[in-house]
Amino acid sequence: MDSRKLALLTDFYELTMNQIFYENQDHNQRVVFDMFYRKNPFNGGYAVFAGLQQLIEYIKNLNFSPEDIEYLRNLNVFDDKFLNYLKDFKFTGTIYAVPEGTVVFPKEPLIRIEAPIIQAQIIESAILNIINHQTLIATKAARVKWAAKNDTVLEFGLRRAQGPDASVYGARAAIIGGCDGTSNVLAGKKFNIPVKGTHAHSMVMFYEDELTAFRRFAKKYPDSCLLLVDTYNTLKSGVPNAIKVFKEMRDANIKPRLYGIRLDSGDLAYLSKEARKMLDDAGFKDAVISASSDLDEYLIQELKIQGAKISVWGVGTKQITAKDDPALGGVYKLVQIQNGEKGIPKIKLSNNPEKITNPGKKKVYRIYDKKTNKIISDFITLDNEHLDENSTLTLYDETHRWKVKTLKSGTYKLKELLVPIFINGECVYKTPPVMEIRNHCQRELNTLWEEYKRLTNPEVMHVCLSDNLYNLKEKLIYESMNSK
Ligand SMILES: Nc1ncnc2c1ncn2[C@@H]1O[C@H](COP(=O)(O)OP(=O)(O)OP(=O)(O)O)[C@@H](O)[C@H]1O
Ligand SMILES: O=P(O)(O)OC[C@H]1O[C@H](OP(=O)(O)OP(=O)(O)O)[C@H](O)[C@@H]1O
Ligand SMILES: O=C(O)c1cccnc1
Repeated sequence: MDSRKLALLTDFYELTMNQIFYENQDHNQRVVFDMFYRKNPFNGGYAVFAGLQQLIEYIKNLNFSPEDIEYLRNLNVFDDKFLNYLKDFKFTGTIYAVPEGTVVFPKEPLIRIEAPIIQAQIIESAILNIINHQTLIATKAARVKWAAKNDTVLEFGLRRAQGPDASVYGARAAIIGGCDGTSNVLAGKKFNIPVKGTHAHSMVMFYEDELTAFRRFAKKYPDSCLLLVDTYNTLKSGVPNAIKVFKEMRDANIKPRLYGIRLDSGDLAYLSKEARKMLDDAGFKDAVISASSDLDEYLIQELKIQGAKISVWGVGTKQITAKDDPALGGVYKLVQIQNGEKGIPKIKLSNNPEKITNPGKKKVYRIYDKKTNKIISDFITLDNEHLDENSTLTLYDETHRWKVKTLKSGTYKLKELLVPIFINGECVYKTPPVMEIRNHCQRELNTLWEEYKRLTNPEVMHVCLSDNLYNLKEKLIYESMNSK
């Protein structure tokens, strides 16, 4: 449990708005917000939702310390009444969210918050910070693992992540997305995830020669012995010296569990093929060839096409920083104001139709083909609607209403995506261990056809609106355009 106090991890405007809500006695007005994103990262066909556990910890610890209050007082913006109110602040609302590791798509609510406006507003910035980061890295890792197929992928990004938090939570997200282990020891301890590694060039350079360094490493770590062979000359000294050490181990009857080499520069396809031949000829057919050096999903796919003989991939900078698409654009939008039992749905208009929000308190159904267990579509309804697998379901494309798909009863299965996390301030959700979330993610990815997972121009998953939601949206757009 992370007990960091992050109450001030909020944008200043959340507090200035909240002071107004408080002063006008509006602060207890219940509202509903949705968190969602509009475009899949990396031009991909999906995202992997991650970060919920850190969001839960943030909400549980959400209170202002006396020092926080003093700091705010010294800004000379907040009055005593509001600051006194903040002293006893805690979250009493209800949150529904998608479980971590779930495959998700643009525009569907991933988190639904129902709370007094003052609470719902203050948590916006932290929710987006936490979820945008981890969801982005988990998605990147899922793509990398997809490209690597059945190979092992190790997360090596610590030294290039944007600071300690991004490295630790990034490693967590990378494991959720499919990485098999991380070099980040703090992440290993915090989340009980496998820590793995080889050795650096410095060790080879430190000893009088490469062979001595390899011998020392092999002697100490015979169970996991990947020797870095590119410090001087990969094929002329690195691989021959590694083979020499493996022969010495064989002669001494030492049977390593995992042994082999790591390539870290040069033409990884060519070098891996040559090294494979040399290892095989020396009788080390089960020696592993691992590689690192600016890898990402595209290069791994490319190296496989080139016939590279690599089965363990160390992936650092490009994954931990999501280098080709460094921010997920998740947003947090007000969708309803409660008026007693009745909800007043709210919509945000925009000249850009993509940015018009889906109004009202909603839920999301995932529709699976009963035979294949693959996702057919996601379906957003108003909260008071109920779908039934035993009736015919008609799916309309939101922008092209003529694109219709009819699902006969009995041919599809339904699952609600949003599950309760907090009910009236009480946490009702127990996060599974990270390795279980990773398994869940693998099962989730299996519910997607390959067409949605390919790296370029993937199929677009349909996220449909129920008729009631569609009609409400049209009505509100029409009313807003005519009144403002
Ligand atoms: N067969 C290949 N096909 C495509 N790209 C490759 C192949 N082999 C290596 N690369 C990539 O080419 C780039 C250059 O590799 P190279 O090892 O020559 O330089 P480097 O990594 O900067 O070297 P160093 O780590 O010693 O500084 C790296 O991004 C590497 O991942
Ligand atoms: O390339 P990445 O995907 O970020 O993987 C991590 C890199 O970190 C290490 O070397 P470092 O980058 O410190 O030095 P090097 O580039 O000289 O090998 C390692 O040898 C990898 O090359
Ligand atoms: O263990 C490794 O091989 C490793 C760890 C961090 C970065 N590069 C490589």
